[in-house]
Amino acid sequence: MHQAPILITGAAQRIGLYCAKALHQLGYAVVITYRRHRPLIDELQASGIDCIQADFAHSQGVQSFIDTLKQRYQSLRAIIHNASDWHSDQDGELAEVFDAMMAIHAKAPLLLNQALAPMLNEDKADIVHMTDFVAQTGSAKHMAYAASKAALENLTLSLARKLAPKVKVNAIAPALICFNDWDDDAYRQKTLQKSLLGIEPGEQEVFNTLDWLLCSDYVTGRIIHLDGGRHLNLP
Ligand SMILES: NC(=O)C1=CN([C@@H]2O[C@H](COP(=O)(O)OP(=O)(O)OC[C@H]3O[C@@H](n4cnc5c(N)ncnc54)[C@H](OP(=O)(O)O)[C@@H]3O)[C@@H](O)[C@H]2O)C=CC1
Ligand SMILES: Nc1nc2c(c(=O)[nH]1)N=C([C@H](O)[C@@H](O)CO)CN2
Repeated sequence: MHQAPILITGAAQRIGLYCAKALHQLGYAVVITYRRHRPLIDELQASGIDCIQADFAHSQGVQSFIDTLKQRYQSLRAIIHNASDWHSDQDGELAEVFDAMMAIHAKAPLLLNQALAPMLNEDKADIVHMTDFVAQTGSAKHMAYAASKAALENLTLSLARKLAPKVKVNAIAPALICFNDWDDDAYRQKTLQKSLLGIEPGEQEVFNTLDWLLCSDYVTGRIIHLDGGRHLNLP
């Protein structure tokens, strides 16, 4: 009898990859999606983490992934919506940036949840949305991104109501977790100063919260903020 896997979208790097490996290490069956193939994918597949190529930018790509997943599995333990593109409003025509942000952060999670929720038929079942601190505050330079993460936060509330008591639905809303390689020192210093704790916590911070949510019997419809007290670091 195959163990129902945990699905993590966009988990071929950084936070998603850390969580996929850590959950697999704990003994969970894990399925990840990746958009761009790299040698790591072959290593992950060989280690027992099932890797499925998927681009969620358009509905056809979402449906293609759903069809592939349903051919391979009958049930799921959890769905972690991690896949994300972090575009500023200047990264092209604003209308196109808006459509792209809403597609990956709101429309794809909604369509995936609608299609895959019936597979969440284990005693414990979870959906976790990766949102963002700026969903609550807005962002002058990432308006479309922030709005799309706010939409995902609202979907968390709706799905928690719709899928209870079978499925818990929660969100993790990080501020800085891990910098990107291209972030320069000036950006890093400015960003670190935005929180009270002033650190770059790293991917483990998200995994600890994810593990806690998966083990919980009584948390649903909640947005768990991981932000070093940034909400109190007022001018
Ligand atoms: N890192 C941080 O400090 C913070 C992260 N977050 C959130 O946490 C989550 C993880 O962050 P992080 O690890 O930095 O994420 P990344 O920016 O590293 O992106 C994760 C993955 O998303 C995949 N992806 C992007 N667009 C698509 C698409 N159209 N279809 C399918 N997959 C796609 C990429 O796949 P590929 O590489 O294969 O193209 C990428 O590997 C995200 O939701 C992010 O918004 C929130 C606040 C802070
Ligand atoms: N998909 C992504 N979303 C976000 C990222 C990222 O690297 N990929 N990074 C951030 C920043 O860390 C921000 O929280 C602090 O500058 C936000 N979202």
